[in-house]
Amino acid sequence: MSNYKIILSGGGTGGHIYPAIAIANELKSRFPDAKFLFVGAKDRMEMEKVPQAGYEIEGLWISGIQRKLTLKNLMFPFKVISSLWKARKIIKSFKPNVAIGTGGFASGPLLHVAASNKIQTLIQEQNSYPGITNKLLAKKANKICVAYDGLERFFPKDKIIKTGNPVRKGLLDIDSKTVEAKNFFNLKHGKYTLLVIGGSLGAGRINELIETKLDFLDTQNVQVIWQCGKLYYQQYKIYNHTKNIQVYEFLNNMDFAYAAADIIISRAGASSVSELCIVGKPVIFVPSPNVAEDHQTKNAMSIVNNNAALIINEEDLDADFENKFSQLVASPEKQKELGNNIKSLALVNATKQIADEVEKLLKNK
Ligand SMILES: CC(=O)N[C@H]1[C@@H](OP(=O)(O)OP(=O)(O)OC[C@H]2O[C@@H](n3ccc(=O)[nH]c3=O)[C@H](O)[C@@H]2O)O[C@H](CO)[C@@H](O)[C@@H]1O
Repeated sequence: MSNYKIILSGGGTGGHIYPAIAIANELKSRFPDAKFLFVGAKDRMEMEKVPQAGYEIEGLWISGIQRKLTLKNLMFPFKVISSLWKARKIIKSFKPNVAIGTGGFASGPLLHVAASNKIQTLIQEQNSYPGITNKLLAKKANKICVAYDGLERFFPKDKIIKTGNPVRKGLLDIDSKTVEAKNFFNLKHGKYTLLVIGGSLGAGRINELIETKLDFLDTQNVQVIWQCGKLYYQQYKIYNHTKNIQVYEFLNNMDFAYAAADIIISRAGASSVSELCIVGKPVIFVPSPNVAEDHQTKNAMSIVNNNAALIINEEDLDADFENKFSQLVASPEKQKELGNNIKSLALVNATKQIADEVEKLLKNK
């Protein structure tokens, strides 16, 4: 039998959505007759990105809980009840053989209901410090695929499999795409290209930095692809096409963006870090300090400690950025060293290994 029904849930940010899409794509290539359904949170970016990737999605009325007393928080119990009810309805009518959760609020009710109905479940945790949803789901899940060591502190040890983070297929062979990518972005061949990415939502502090360093970057003779995020686009689009700068709210072709780049400045979300290892180019990480347990700094340090990338913390940007950046641009040797070292840390088979584990669950092994 290969006409399996597979349900996937993960979202809120790209960091939970793209792993789910990568897993679905791999399973689709193995089981072309399988049926797929995604479940996300209404109004979040998965409702747009998942259909763009060619899959159906249903939305639950759910969001996270905040630390302060707000109207949104008071609604939280009602949202949980509503989303559990809808998740039950979806599971009953779709009748999946397996449920896969990649973190984010919607995967909580969906995977909880699936496990309660004795459906095999697999969760995938991208970070070295797990999100609350996966922590809650771990007890009932059949398998937990992780990307870092030490997660037995949070999850049952016998369920953990270290696979790395799933990465979309198109990002695996960017070396062959450089010329096509530079043409795609209308970039000058032979001129240095800086790619700035602020994670799937954009990063306010990185945007401020780039805005104040536009003249400096001009003196460095670089052309810039700057992904500022949907929230910030109205503020920064005035710089589009000034001083060799291109401003984007979101890059839909990350393979071309990575392929065109010579140097990359990035947040250190888990999927970004996994992708940057595969890409193998010199990176300056600016981790977000606003995430649980400062996990982006931990993600970045796992690379920096291997002499495989540079890091500048937000509070040091004003003092250190110009020096570190100009030294890196001036040293092809350093760029090569960082590029080679980061590439050696890549876990390129993650998606395949996770799909192998899903296959075992489907065949009930
Ligand atoms: C602020 C915040 O809460 N960040 C978290 C969020 O980050 P975030 O959602 O930014 O996630 P990641 O950095 O892990 O992944 C971003 C994904 O979006 C893609 N992308 C990004 C920009 C763009 O223009 N186009 C595009 O396609 C990247 O290629 C990548 O696949 O989830 C991660 C994974 O759980 C966490 O590690 C991060 O700490």
